Order: sequence, then C-alpha cells, then structure tokens
Amino acid sequence: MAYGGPSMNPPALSGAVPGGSSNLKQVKLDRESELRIEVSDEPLRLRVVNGTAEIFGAELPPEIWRTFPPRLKFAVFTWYGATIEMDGVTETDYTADETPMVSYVNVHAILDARRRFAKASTSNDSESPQGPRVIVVGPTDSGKSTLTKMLISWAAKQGWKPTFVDLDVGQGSITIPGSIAATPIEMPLDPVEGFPLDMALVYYYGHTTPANNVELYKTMVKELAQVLERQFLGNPESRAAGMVINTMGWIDGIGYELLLHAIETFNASVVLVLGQEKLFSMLKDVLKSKSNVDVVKLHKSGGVVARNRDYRKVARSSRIQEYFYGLSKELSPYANTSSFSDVQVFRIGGGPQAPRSALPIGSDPVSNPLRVTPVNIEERDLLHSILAVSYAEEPDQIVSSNVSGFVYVTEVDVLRKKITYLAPSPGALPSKILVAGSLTWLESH
Ligand SMILES: Nc1ncnc2c1ncn2[C@@H]1O[C@H](COP(=O)(O)OP(=O)(O)OP(=O)(O)O)[C@@H](O)[C@H]1O
Repeated sequence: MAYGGPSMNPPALSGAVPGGSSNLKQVKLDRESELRIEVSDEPLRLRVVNGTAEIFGAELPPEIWRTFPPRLKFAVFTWYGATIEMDGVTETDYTADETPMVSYVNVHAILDARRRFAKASTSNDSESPQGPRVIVVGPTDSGKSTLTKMLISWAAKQGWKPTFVDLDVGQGSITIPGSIAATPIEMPLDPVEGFPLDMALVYYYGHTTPANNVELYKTMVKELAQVLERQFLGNPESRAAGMVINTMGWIDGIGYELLLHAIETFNASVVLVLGQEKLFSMLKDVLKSKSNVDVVKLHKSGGVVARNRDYRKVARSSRIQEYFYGLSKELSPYANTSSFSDVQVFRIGGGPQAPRSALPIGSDPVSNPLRVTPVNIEERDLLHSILAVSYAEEPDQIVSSNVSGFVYVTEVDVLRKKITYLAPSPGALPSKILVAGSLTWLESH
C-alpha cells in the first residue's frame, strides 16, 4: 500500500507488554498525533489505556476494547496525548504527527459559531439565519468521507443534530451503493458502525455512477433537497444545526457540473475543497458572485489510503452484505417467494420517448431519462439484482418517491412464475412497487 509523504514517521512503539502475547502492543501518542492503521484480514482489537483519543471525531471510551473488522483503514488521533493498546496483527500501523486536524477543527469552530448564531435568532421565518450547509468536495481518495464524519461527530458531541447528506452513489455511507440519502445525526458516529440507517431518507438511483443517467441523478438530488428544505422549515433545531454533504470524487466534466448542481440545489453556504488546487480555484471563481457562499481549501491528510477499482468493488459488495446480514453477520435476512403477479418491477430511463413518426420532422427520438417502464420479469434477467421497495403509490410517482429498503433477488422461476428474494425483515413488503437499476450482487457465502 502506498504510504508516504512528510507525515510518515517510524512506528513509535513503547515497551511491549510484559508477559503479553506477541500480538499485543502499546503505542504512545504525543499530543496532536495519530496512529494510522490498516486492519489485516483478521479483526483487530484496540483500546485506549491512557489519555483521550478519537477515531474520525468520535471519542473512544477509556479502557474498553473495541473490535475493528478486517481491512478497515482508520486513524486514532489524540489532541492531548494517549496510549493505545492493540491486540492482533495489522496490515500496517504507524504514527504520524503531521496531520491537518487543527485546520479541520478550526472549520468546525466556525461552523459551531454559525449554528449558535442561527439558534439564537431562530424563528420560523424562512429568511432568518440558518445553520451552515457544508458541502465537502474533492477528487477520489482525498478524505471527503472522513472529514464529513469528523465534522458531523464534533457537531453531535456538542449537542447539535446536523443532517448528513450522502450524494456519493459509488460507495453508500448510509445504505447500499446506488442510493442518495440523508439522515439526522444525534450522536458522534460509532467508528465501526458508521452512519445510522433507521431514520434515513433514501432515494434509489440504481447505478454506481451518475454517468449512467445524469438527469435522473440530478432529479433525485433535487427531490432529496426539497424534502430536507421542508423538514427544516418545521424543525428549527435541525435548521440551526445545518447539514454536511458528502459528494463523489468525480470532479471533471459532467462530474464538475454535478457538483455545481449540488451546491446550488442544497443552497450550500460553505464549500470545503479537499486536496485539489484546480478545483478550489474553479469553484472560487464561479461562486465569487455569491457573497453568502464561502469556498475553503483544506489539505488532504497524509493518512488517506488510496483505494483501487477492485477494492471499491469489494467494498460495495460488503456494503450490500452488511445491509442484509449486519456488520458481523449478526442478522439473518428473510427469504420470501412471490408470484410474478404480486409484485410490479419498474426501471427508470432508457427506451425511446416517442416513435420517430410521432415527432416533428428533424427531431431525434432521444430516450427519456426519467421514463418509468415496467419490467417483464419473464424476459429480463433479474437474478442477483438489488431492487428497491418504493413508497410510490403509482408508477408515475416512482422518480419522486423515496424507498423503504431493498430486496435481493435469489431466484426467478419462469415456469412457476415465482420470484424469490431476501429481505431484511419478515412478512409482506411494504409496497408492491419495486425498482430495478443496474446494481447486482453475488452473494459470496
Ligand atoms: N488519517 C487517516 N489515517 C488512516 N486512514 C485514513 C485517514 N484518513 C482517511 N483514511 C482512510 O482512507 C480511506 C479513504 O478516505 P475517504 O473515504 O475519506 O476518502 P474519500 O475522498 O471520501 O474517498 P471517495 O473518493 O471514495 O469518496 C478510508 O478508508 C479512510 O478510512
């Protein structure tokens, strides 16, 4: 794994534990330094034995062992010094004393002041000051998700309930990839569990890159923004806490247009640009006419680990597995079989809008990216597809409706006209309307 940069120090080990197993080791961290860890293929146990330390903004309780799953990459940071104990063999672990954490926490302090200002002047008037709407942008592997987590956890630690918005359909921080989602955060994030799903507002776009259907992606981003806007109007507490929006790492061409679209759609007031000068100056320039938008450049942490295509593919697959089986396979999904006639599967986009003969001469029968078409289960191979269970009551509401969850198609029996799927909860699905995209999964156990 390519580490490096000025912030790399040799591992700082202080005294092996006498009589302990050879896998037990203690690391002493000086103030404002961090222990960067890549977990190996085996889980790792870790605890704080002295001082205070946090993982991406969430403080670790003293003395208590936590188990971190295989391949997780993270840092244990301390503001005032700490001793960490690890039990297990890591892929890598080293300490670093050069981190951008002070600049990150300074951003937090400014956001906090804006929240307090918004809270002090809270009225239900839509013109009154609002909490910050922060959007984090930058190329892939610049540490966007990590910074988002820190800002959210630090805010929650101070009693705010900020809204986290995830626009990155490639990874899926709140729920499975292919979705855009938002959720209020009430407590610092658990370093292993991540973002909670129970109160999330989820839209299923269905693909792991916005390139598959740019119009649909934009439409769903807009839907989500409008719903949050309405919720903020009725909830001064959320409104004062504001939002933190995580974006995808696609920053060129259409990707850049989509960032601008998100900034505008969510009325972002703070744009945090991580690790790229060019993107920073482009955004600064294009947003200079907006006096209420601050564009701030921040350094990427030397600890951010670059992840290749294969890693991302595996990570997506684990996210889906986690949705159905839980983080450590503690859940068991329910297998259900329905007749083809009991469910209605739709897809969005594609297909000609109208036959050429019906269009004015010279115009092209472009496909309609928002068109909702029924899927013939007998004809289209849905085996191994992830389908979203829509809240839409009618097919024409599908694009603008959020979803209650997902099912995974494990068998399609064309002869008996039956479809079998895994669902996270038992009983009938909350809706007959299911939405297919291009997301599939091969269960590996
Ligand atoms: N200081 C650090 N020490 C160790 N690992 C870190 C550190 N900062 C980030 N990481 C890890 O590096 C990886 C990439 O970081 P992150 O997910 O924040 O990047 P990103 O810009 O959001 O990526 P993407 O392009 O997928 O959106 C993650 O696994 C994260 O946990």
